[in-house]
Amino acid sequence: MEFLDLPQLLSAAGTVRLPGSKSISNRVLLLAALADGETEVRDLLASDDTERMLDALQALGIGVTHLGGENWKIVGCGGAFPVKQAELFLGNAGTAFRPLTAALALAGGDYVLKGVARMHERPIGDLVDGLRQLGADVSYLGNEGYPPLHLKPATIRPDGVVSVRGDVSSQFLTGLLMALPLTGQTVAVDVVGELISKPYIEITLATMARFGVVVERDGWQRFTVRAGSRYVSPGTVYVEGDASSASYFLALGAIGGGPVRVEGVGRDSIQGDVKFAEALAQMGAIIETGPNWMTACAPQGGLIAVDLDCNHIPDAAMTLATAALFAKGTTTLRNIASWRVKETDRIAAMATELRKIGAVVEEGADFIKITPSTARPAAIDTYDDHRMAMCFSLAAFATPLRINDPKCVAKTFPDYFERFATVTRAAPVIAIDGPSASGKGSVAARVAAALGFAYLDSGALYRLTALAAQRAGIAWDDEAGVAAIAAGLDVVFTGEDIRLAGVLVGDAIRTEDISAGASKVAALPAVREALLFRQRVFNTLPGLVGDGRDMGSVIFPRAVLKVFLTATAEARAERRYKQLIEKGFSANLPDLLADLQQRDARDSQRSVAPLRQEADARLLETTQLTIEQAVKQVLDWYSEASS
Ligand SMILES: Nc1ncnc2c1ncn2[C@@H]1O[C@H](COP(=O)(O)OP(=O)(O)O)[C@@H](O)[C@H]1O
Ligand SMILES: Nc1ccn([C@@H]2O[C@H](COP(=O)(O)OP(=O)(O)O)[C@@H](O)[C@H]2O)c(=O)n1
Repeated sequence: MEFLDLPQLLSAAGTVRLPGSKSISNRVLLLAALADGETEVRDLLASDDTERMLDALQALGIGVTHLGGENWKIVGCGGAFPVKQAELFLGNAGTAFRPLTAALALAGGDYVLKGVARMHERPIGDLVDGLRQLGADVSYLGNEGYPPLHLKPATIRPDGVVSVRGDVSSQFLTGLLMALPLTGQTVAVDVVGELISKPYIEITLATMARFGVVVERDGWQRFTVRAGSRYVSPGTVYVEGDASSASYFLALGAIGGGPVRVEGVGRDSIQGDVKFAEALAQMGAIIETGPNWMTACAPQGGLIAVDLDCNHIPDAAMTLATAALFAKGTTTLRNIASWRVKETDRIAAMATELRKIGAVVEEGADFIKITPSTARPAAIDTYDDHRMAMCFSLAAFATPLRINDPKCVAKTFPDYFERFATVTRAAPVIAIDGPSASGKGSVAARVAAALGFAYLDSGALYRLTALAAQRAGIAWDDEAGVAAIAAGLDVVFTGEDIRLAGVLVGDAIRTEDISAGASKVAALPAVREALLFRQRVFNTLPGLVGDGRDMGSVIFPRAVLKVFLTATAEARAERRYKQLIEKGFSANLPDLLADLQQRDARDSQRSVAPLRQEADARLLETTQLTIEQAVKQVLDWYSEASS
């Protein structure tokens, strides 16, 4: 599985131009397709969900032209799709599946609508019931109440009143409303039960109005579309930035100092999720808004917990769940039952993953309560849910972490993590790589002490792996066996002490035998992979100095400073000799030199993470330098690099 390792974050500031709103994009595409005339759609979101919609429209015979960038031309069909028979695959795109179901059920053709397995677990019965009341012929191809669906031509009953449940997903009402002009009749929709996610209905009504259909409404209870309503292209439509996507960046500003500014949505937005900014303000964040921008800064003294009804911001509220990790007290998010029928059961997923990083979480049918506690690194599963991945990026302010399957963000925000990187600053790393006995450990430990940073002796992990394998009777060339040992290393570093399974092993891992073993197991790709995350979790505040062979190239490629520390083989052998004698070990200089040259060769020639000076690493040749001089040089370079 692919993953992305995030270091602990230090701060956030900057500006992000948001991608187009998913909700608006797919509504605009469908209405442009149903309208009379051509529509130029600008700033359309480029994502999986919109691709599914564009593909479906093309399959239905709609003229779809990419004009370059985020701009598209849609040639409307005036309410009659040219293709009367089709099988459509809509992935996990709820914003494509529901409205297309409604429109196609009333379109007089023969259509099959399918999605991914999760889509077939997301209820659609209430929408189908509503369509059947109009006379539509809709049948379930799998489980009753769920996709896939078969839609057949049917006679639509005139002048009806349709009842639809409003308390499961507002997308059913949205789908019905957008399709009603296709009946040519006056139809009223009565909402049964308390309508959830009302702001999404506002988006629907505003988008329909943009295409010339005004829905009469009686509060949130009854909506009427009059006979003769027809969609007409408004010419050019600009899609607003995505307000749900804005939530991550505003939260970054609120947690990481700020100011973080988002552009593309603001005070004048038609999206309900802009109200997320108010929720964040209740947590203490300093929010400013303009017509199409917003900024967030962290309050002095930090965020405070809130107890909030989130019905009006169901998607953006997920962002509050991870922001709660940084708020004093217990945050309660209520009235979020719809989370359970989204891309995944988001209440359960959120609770499970928050607990992994140490939070105390209580979940109920329609609420979640989060109390922060000491954070610990973990690998976060994302459940093929873009919002899980984006929400948990915030948790990196508490701890380094791994996001599994980060590309699931493509559903709504394909370059989320690139943008995230441009507005966040991570805990700094100084990477010191070089051959054996060049002085990496001595220099790295002193630099770390001078800066108050943590120190990672990555070689010790390979030495510990070699020792643990030897003790377990596993040969050093048994890749799978040694990798399993590496993955399960029970090691605790406390100051200078290193304990393996509770036993002090500081000296045991420094013997020449284990040195040779370390360099052998280090050549095995599966072993390096198993030790990757274990090293990256050292990337915490206030900073880290790591020494080894691949600190700058593989483990911490974004290190603020990369140093390649070396000395002649003779000087290094002599240093090692003195070191061993001082420790009371016996040693022989020619043997040491030969050993060291052999190890240099093995480390440099291996296929994975070979020992070499990377293009972006500074060379520090120490044959003629004292340790103090080498330390001073690294500190000077660091202050230069970080200023
Ligand atoms: N610039 C230097 N001049 C002289 N001796 C050094 C220098 N750097 C390190 N040493 C000594 O060399 C030995 C090996 O250094 P160490 O830090 O363990 O190297 P590495 O981590 O690269 O294997 C230690 O005894 C250390 O005190
Ligand atoms: N980042 C690292 C660190 C060590 N190693 C391997 O682990 C062995 C022991 O590392 P070390 O840093 O303790 O070795 P010395 O430089 O102290 O001799 C090296 O010979 C390398 O083969 C590695 O491959 N990658």
